[in-house]
Amino acid sequence: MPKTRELKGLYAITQPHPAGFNALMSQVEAALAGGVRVVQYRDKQPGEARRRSESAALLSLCHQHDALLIINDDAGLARSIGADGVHVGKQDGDTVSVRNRVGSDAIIGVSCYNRLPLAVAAQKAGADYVAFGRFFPSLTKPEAVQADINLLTEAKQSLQIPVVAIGGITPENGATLIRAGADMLAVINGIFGVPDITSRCRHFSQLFEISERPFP
Ligand SMILES: Cc1ncc(COP(=O)(O)OP(=O)(O)O)c(N)n1
Ligand SMILES: Cc1ncsc1CCOP(=O)(O)O
Ligand SMILES: [Mg+2]
Repeated sequence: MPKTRELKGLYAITQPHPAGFNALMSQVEAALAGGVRVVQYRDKQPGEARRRSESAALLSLCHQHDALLIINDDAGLARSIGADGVHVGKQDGDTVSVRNRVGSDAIIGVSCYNRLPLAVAAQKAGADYVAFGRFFPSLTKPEAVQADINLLTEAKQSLQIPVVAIGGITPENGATLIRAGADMLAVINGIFGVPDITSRCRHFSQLFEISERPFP
């Protein structure tokens, strides 16, 4: 099955764990047990060899759970470990160059902030999904530009590729984003900042099941 067919559901984005990488692996395992479908390795700290070994370990863990691993920012790292894909923003290179680096099978996700024209261009250039947000105040990236929820509905009407929502998402506000058109919810603090990660992810995952039920 093409990897892009799997781009739906809960998308967990990692952050470095203060207790070290083993603690992060345990957190990701708990998230996968709760139904996470896609994991993104997001680590902006220096250390090429460390980032390579950590992302390779996460790739193996994700595949044990039939989930995908996407690498943030770094197409070279994604390619070198054979990750499922890469996520790029406005500072991480244009989509065509990234495609040339990662090859035709890899997933490319592109940040489009609050701008639909960026998403239309990204789709045309070969992106496999686009991301909008932040939609709510974010503890992880408070400076991120704010997007209006209606943008998700407009995006679903204009695009053929999946649409991801990001920024301050919780189980309480996530359903609104899915109803507006989000195919995936990308979450950092709402997953990795809580004590019971598996329960939290189950709660998030149920939002997608509810939205798929036919209207009674
Ligand atoms: C799924 C997803 N959406 C958006 C982002 C943000 O990407 P970017 O704008 O490049 O910012 P950084 O994450 O690199 O700080 C993302 N990483 N993932
Ligand atoms: C990377 C990024 N880009 C826009 S908001 C954000 C952070 C999302 O993290 P959180 O789910 O903790 O708000
Ligand atoms: Mg980036």
